[in-house]
Amino acid sequence: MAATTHASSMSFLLSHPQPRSATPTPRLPLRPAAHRVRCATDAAAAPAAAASSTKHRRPADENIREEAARHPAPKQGLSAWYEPFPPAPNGDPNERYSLDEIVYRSSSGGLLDVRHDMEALARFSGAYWRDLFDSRVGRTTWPYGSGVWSKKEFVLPEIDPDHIVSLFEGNSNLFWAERLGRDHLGGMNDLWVKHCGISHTGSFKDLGMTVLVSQVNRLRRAPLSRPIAGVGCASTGDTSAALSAYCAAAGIPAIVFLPANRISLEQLIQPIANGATVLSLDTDFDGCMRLIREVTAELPIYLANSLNSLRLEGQKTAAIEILQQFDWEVPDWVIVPGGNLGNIYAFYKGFEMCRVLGLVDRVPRLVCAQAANANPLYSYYKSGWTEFQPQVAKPTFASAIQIGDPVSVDRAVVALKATNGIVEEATEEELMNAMSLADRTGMFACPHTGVALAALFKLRDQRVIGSNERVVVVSTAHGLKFSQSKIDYHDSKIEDMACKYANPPVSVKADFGAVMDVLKKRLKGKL
Ligand SMILES: Cc1ncc(COP(=O)(O)O)c(C=O)c1O
Ligand SMILES: N[C@@H](CCOP(=O)(O)O)C(=O)O
Repeated sequence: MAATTHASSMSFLLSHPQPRSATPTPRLPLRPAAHRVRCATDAAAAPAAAASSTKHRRPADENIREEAARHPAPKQGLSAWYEPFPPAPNGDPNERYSLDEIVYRSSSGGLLDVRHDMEALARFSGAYWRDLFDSRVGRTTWPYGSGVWSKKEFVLPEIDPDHIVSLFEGNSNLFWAERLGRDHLGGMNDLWVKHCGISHTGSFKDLGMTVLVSQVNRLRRAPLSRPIAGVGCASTGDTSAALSAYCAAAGIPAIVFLPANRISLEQLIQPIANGATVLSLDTDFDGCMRLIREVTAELPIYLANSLNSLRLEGQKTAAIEILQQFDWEVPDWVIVPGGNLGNIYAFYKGFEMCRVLGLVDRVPRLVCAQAANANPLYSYYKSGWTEFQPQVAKPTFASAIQIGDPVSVDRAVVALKATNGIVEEATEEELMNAMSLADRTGMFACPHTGVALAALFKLRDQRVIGSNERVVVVSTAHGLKFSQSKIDYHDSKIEDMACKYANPPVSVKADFGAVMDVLKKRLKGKL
């Protein structure tokens, strides 16, 4: 198809944003057809173009980064910076920091948040952003093949694509939990599980880490050339896995502080395999967190925990992706397991940004689900948000959320208050049963997803959530990272737990008669 024919097509609009205002703006010159943002309508409308697509392939000796560099996106005047969170009532209203500064706390010691120039973003309509993001799904164009970077304008609008460190994360499955909803949750027909853990390192942390490590990469490279010796985090096992993988991909040293004997074997081997410096410390996660903060204040090691608000910019794209997967319809509820509490805020931020910019017209109600053994937010919520008490979190099968002093508690409160949200908790038995029941319906959930599912069971029992409401449960990690907990459960080895859905293997003699006996017993009434 000739380039001129495209001038009035959707792909032209997508490549060269049309401001919302009625004022005519000068048109930017068209790029060659193969290099414009391609969208589904191109392929459907132009089989001839599809047939000749090999003509547009990049030269054989060029990689996708180099191809992207040859065709820079048009400048849109978008920008982002750090601001205190929440804005301090008596603080400097002009306090803000460039994203190129190394700063994790405001001048008053509070949290920071990445703020976007919303006015600049709002020059484009909600429909424009929806179409642009939709046009990038399922492609390999650098860096938009990533579910995070396909929303680059909402994430780090100014970063050079060549500085991005991406493993094409995101674009995770939104799974229709048909049987679980219908058979076990009172006929729910619109229950979904967002499988954020079916990803590169097996948890949602990839979404934030691509952003953080990309920014570090930018800082380390010319012209900024900042002397960052490495990137460090405290972790319950998932942040460390993501940090190690992204740093390894970029050739940046990673340093991880892990609470000894409190993470799964699979999580422990991840940073080891990726070549990170792994410190196994005789303390809990909160102790590791205190230490990494002291160390990063002393050494040129960049802090990768979600205290660093850059991480949340990537994590918020999971919310945008959910809206996109529902063709921009808003679910009624989203249930998120909470530990250090950055993710619940990231979800809110993603939804709210889409509402403010007109991609959708409302936000869902959020539920933060905690393990009863590590429930500082739940206790705070139950106190009517009057008294926050950090605690020493007790061991839980949901080991990645064994956190007693969450750094993002204030962010979580903002997210929950703004969405008429709820905090629920789940005992060890409740979370393990919920996880195991979900597995019986075709999933292979992790215990943290079990916490979120247990919260859903409770809210359905209380009739807070109705059977026809559209609910998304966020699955935060891959179940394979937590197989020991499943082994213990199915072995009925857990003290004081009935392990209702245990399904141990049957040891049987390799003999036809013996095998038949077992099967007849098992399939009684069904043969
Ligand atoms: C698997 C898993 N689920 C949930 C969470 C909770 O996320 P957040 O710390 O952002 O609340 C974490 C980490 O804390 C995690 O690793
Ligand atoms: N579950 C996390 C705990 C740290 O959370 P972060 O989001 O602040 O990095 C982990 O896997 O380490």
